[in-house]
Amino acid sequence: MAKLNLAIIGVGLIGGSFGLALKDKLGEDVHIRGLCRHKESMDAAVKLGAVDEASDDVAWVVKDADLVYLSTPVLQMVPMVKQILPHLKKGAVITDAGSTKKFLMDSITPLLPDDIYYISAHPMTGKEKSGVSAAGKDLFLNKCYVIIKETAAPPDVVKWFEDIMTLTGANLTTLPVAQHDRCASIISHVPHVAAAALVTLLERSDEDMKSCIKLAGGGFKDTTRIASSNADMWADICMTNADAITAHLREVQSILDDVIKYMEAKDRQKIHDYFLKAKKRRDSILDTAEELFEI
Ligand SMILES: NC(=O)C1=CN([C@@H]2O[C@H](COP(=O)(O)OP(=O)(O)OC[C@H]3O[C@@H](n4cnc5c(N)ncnc54)[C@H](O)[C@@H]3O)[C@@H](O)[C@H]2O)C=CC1
Ligand SMILES: O=C(O)C(=O)Cc1ccc(O)cc1
Repeated sequence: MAKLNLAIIGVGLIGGSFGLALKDKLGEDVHIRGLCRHKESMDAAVKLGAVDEASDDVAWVVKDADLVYLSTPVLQMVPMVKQILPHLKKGAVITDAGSTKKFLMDSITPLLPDDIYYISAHPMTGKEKSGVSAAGKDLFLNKCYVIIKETAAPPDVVKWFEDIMTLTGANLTTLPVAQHDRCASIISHVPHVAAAALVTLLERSDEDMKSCIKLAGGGFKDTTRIASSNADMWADICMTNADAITAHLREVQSILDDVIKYMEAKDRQKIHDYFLKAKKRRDSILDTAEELFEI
């Protein structure tokens, strides 16, 4: 592979981890410029080795880039594409790590000239911490990285892109954009909304919060870890995949309504079946895909 010029727009957890992973594999064969808004973030990104150089000058960061990696919150991405387009060289590829895909694809595709390619993708890995200080070169290792089927990029460009993404150690997979958003809603977006609801219950109930927290065992910690995630990022995800997320939340609401009814009717068998069915399903998922639960 010829020397790669990479531009990372938003050098936080995901952008920083992508930079670290590529630097680790390619060394001097990759040159990475990062766009950061503040001097402290520029210094941190360079010091941690996530980028070779950092700046707040959009044109300078992207002008030589073969690949532009967008890793800001989702709603910042479309304005960012508008800003970078006039400065990109012919043949440059834009990708994004955003957690929702159809909104981005529908918004970005019509903006592009014929000689700039967009390949939409989503790393299914991360954590509740944000910022470059939480980044690591192994974040993508053995994790799923979805590449969205719909792209106007020619096959040789897609192959070049996939070769680069493979360097992260991720398992590449493809999905149509609409299916991606529905699946991501079930497996990631709704669990984040639900985790926040469990924490909100602590505030809403009349009980003394401190007395409740004293009792917290592993269960509360396990089910609410992701409620510590970045609010900015999750607000954007909910704004850009609202149809799927609201439909699935209504489904959760109806599941919970059923459980409430079983309890009000003192129907122990139905309650038992509810837990048993869920246990069997989760155990069988664990048996077939244990590594998927190691985020
Ligand atoms: N955190 C996670 O677990 C995952 C996040 N994603 C997606 O990746 C993207 C990035 O998420 P994280 O890295 O977790 O967030 P982060 O908060 O760690 O990093 C985002 C970075 O973008 C910068 N930024 C924001 N707006 C900017 C702008 N207008 N110009 C320049 N820089 C800007 C922020 O200062 C920050 O450094 C989001 O779109 C998110 O949906 C995807 C998979 C997992
Ligand atoms: O922290 C966790 O367990 C996550 O679920 C991380 C995550 C957050 C957002 C994504 O789009 C993908 C993965």
